[in-house]
Amino acid sequence: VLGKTHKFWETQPVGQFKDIGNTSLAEGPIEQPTPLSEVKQEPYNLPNLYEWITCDIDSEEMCMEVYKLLTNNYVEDDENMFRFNYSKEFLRWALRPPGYFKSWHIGVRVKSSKKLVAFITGVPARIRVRDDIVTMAEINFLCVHKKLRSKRLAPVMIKEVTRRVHLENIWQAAYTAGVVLPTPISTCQYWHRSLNPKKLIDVGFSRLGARMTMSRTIKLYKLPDSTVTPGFRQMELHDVPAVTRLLRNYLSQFAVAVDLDENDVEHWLLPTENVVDSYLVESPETHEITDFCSFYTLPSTVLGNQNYSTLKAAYSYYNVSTKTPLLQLMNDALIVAKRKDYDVFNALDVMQNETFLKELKFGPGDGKLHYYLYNYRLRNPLKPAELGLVLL
Ligand SMILES: CCCCCCCCCCCCCC(=O)CSCCNC(=O)CCNC(=O)[C@H](O)C(C)(C)COP(=O)(O)OP(=O)(O)OC[C@H]1O[C@@H](n2cnc3c(N)ncnc32)[C@H](O)[C@@H]1OP(=O)(O)O
Ligand SMILES: CN(C)Cc1n[nH]c2ccc(-c3ccc(F)cc3OCCn3ccnc3)cc12
Repeated sequence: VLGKTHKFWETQPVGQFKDIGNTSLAEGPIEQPTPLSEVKQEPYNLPNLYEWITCDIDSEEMCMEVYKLLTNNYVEDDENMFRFNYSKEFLRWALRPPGYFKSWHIGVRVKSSKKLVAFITGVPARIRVRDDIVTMAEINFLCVHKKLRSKRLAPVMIKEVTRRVHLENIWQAAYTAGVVLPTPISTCQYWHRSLNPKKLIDVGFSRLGARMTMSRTIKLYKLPDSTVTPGFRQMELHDVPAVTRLLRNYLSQFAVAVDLDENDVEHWLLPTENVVDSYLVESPETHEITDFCSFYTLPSTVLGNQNYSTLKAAYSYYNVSTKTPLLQLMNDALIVAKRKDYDVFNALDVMQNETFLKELKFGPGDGKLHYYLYNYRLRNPLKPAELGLVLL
């Protein structure tokens, strides 16, 4: 893969494979900002049949078009058995954080039919890289319709979102992908904890273990009906200041982490039905908030199964333990997810997650998730445990 040429990415201010190991290159921004008057004012050229459209995600009609494009053309697993099925309410949550720019929700449609055929988004985020707090764009939902693949549309989408981000005087970005590009700042492993093993085996997500019966497998993954930690409850609006303090302190230990203020915590972590769930431990004695855990809801469409059409998956988001052992806190998260009828609970080996994965019966997934920074060089890749950033 290192021998591969990257005709587009070799033109971009990102770590290049040829520079791996070259410790004489300084850490930090690769290119300096350009004066806003020198940023290209007009959109990049598209092939003749297509036009840019700024997607107003507040519009039910436009949100539905984006939802349908992603439902039919977004990320599939390596065996093409599942495809992410982000819900409309999830997309509105993901794309409208504090300070968001509508102009960073970019679509491409066919001039004649007005059909949406491609999409890419950015949202602003403050990301700390070691001691440097940088306002970046988090880039996500890059999607080209299956019928328009391998036509070099993606580089145009990426250049256009870069141009629009530059117009807001932002010069760095963060993104993740299942594919290897120049050059990952970290490569993470994802893990799955079965909650409904019978369905997971039926859809082909998991296989019955050797010398295992179905009833033995169901018993292996069984969870109690109720959580065990005293004071474990759903987060509420009045908890935002305490949760913000808890999270900021916890995330300060990681080399790269999101820098969340109270507005960000209210948006990203206050429970939203079918989108994000968050729980905390309030000490029954002192009423102090000592621990926090959260997961987001991202179903996958099951491709080609007679009995099931969708897999209900929870994805570990941000978790903090200061009093309750992380193992016990995450087991309570599993118990809640099971009670809410999730089929599987997924987690990356970022932050301190690898301390609980095996013990809570997570199994390793079949792929990796690579983390990237745009226009910011790190001298060496980070271990997943040095990352305090989860992208949706
Ligand atoms: C300062 C602000 C900066 C903001 C911008 C920051 C950067 C943001 C970067 C974006 C972050 C997105 C994060 C995100 O959304 C999360 S990763 C999920 C990406 N989406 C999917 O996988 C959905 C299904 N696949 C598709 O829709 C297409 O296959 C896509 C559109 C992926 C590529 O369409 P295609 O028809 O298959 O391919 P061509 O058009 O012919 O283009 C080929 C070129 O595209 C490069 N490519 C392929 N996949 C990529 C990927 N996932 N990231 C970046 N680059 C990717 C590839 O290496 C090649 O370049 P090279 O020749 O140099 O190797
Ligand atoms: C992060 N965000 C940018 C979406 C995204 N893009 N590319 C990806 C590649 C892997 C994962 C991922 C992350 C965590 C996890 F537990 C399982 C995952 O994928 C399983 C394989 N799969 C793909 C579709 N349906 C199932 C996410 C993504």
